[in-house]
Amino acid sequence: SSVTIVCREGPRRSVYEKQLYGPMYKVGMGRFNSIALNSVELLEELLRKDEKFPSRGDMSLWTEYRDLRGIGYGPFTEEGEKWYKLRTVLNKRMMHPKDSVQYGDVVNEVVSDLIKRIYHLRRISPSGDLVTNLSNELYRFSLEGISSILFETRIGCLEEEIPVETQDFIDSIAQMFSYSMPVAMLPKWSRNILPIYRRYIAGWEGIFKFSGKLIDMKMEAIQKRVETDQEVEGEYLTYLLSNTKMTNKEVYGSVAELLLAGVDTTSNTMMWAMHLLSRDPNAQDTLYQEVSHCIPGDKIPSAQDVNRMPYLKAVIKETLRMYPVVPMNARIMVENDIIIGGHFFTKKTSFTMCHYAISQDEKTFPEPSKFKPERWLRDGRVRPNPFGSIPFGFGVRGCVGRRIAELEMYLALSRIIKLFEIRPDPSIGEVKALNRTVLVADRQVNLHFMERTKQSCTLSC
Ligand code: HEM
Repeated sequence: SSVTIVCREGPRRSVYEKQLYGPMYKVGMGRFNSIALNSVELLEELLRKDEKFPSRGDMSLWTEYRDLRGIGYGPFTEEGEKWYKLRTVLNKRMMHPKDSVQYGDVVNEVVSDLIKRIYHLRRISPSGDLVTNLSNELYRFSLEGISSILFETRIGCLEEEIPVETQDFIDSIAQMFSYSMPVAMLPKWSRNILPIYRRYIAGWEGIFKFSGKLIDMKMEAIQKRVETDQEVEGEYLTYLLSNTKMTNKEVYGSVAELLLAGVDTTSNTMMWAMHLLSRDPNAQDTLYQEVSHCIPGDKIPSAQDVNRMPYLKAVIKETLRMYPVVPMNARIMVENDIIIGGHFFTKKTSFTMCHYAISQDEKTFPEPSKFKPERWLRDGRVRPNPFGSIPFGFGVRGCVGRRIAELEMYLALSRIIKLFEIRPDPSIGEVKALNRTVLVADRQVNLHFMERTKQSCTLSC
């Protein structure tokens, strides 16, 4: 058979695997076995056969803690009919492009703080224009952005001194993620002996303590307004708490998962976009021209303005093609046996989708290692196969935060490019991608932010 057994590692590995084994092969790590699908055709075939309630597979690592504490499941951990009902509620005010418009002002406030912070960091750098460890700064930006939407309150990630409770929360997220891998690998009997499991659980405790407190505060505020017959208005959390039948327990579960999914993904994509732009002055200038043409003077771009900036959108699309921040994803057929690529697979078979390798395929994307945002412009050219790059996943189980993530990235990037010309820091050498569930840089990325002199745009306005 064409099915071969191999082990998996970093993102480029899947490119070599395809050369060695073809587009379909078996991958394995311990008791986790899966069928890797590594061509756009097989990917499309699988996703077109998505079940009514698609599943990515075993989430027991996350559900165990929720069961232990009686916390509800969120969009990541819930399955089947219950998951579907939950998504129906969560999708509202999130999934439609026009939904994201209502978060424009909230996001812009956070972008303003990011820009202040960039000015501050440049000022204190030896050259007067360098921002070091960009990923860390963008992490703070993304956490502040998603928190301000979900909790409807600012948590101070972009302040010079991060508030103690917020810092504990940031540390708890890091702790939960860093201990989740060893916890998944080690046998259950070791949990009482080794400190690893305790630390993993402590991470979750910190996450839910912080988010629970903010949710409770919002609940109290809503209650007060209801008691005094005042209208209850707000953004996402108010909607969940007051316009849906969700219990507080369910809201705790969902908000924490939305938050965890929305931080590293958005921040790393922004980091890769800025890294790519810094190395491509022509693309950066095209973007600058577009932004200055659409956003004259000191005007702050709004969510609606973004629709007049196709190149900005293309920059993010191309970034996510070259660095799909979720480089691999999975599906498990829960209900039925399935035939893929002419092979028969029984139900419960796990499939790994090799997005990174697929979006580097030169048949779909000529010159795949070149940063070419123009491939995505709708100016009459033939558009690539839509399954060639699907960074937000597919179908009903696709990313719920896509519109918010895009809004955050568009609003931040357009303003940054308008103010600064970004240039690489040659001293860091060649930046490579590492697969840590999300694609991260293999080193600290620094960039020079050269303040632009006020000049008129050369585009015919
Ligand atoms: C650049 C940013 C982002 C990228 C590339 C991204 C990508 C993805 C991908 C590939 C999936 C899996 C989809 C599938 O299996 O078909 C996913 C799921 C998910 N994402 Fe995102 N994401 C991003 C930002 C966000 C944000 C900001 C949020 C929160 C508001 C979020 C919340 C979620 C949730 C909750 C799921 C699970 C959905 C479910 O299982 O029903 N993501 N995302």
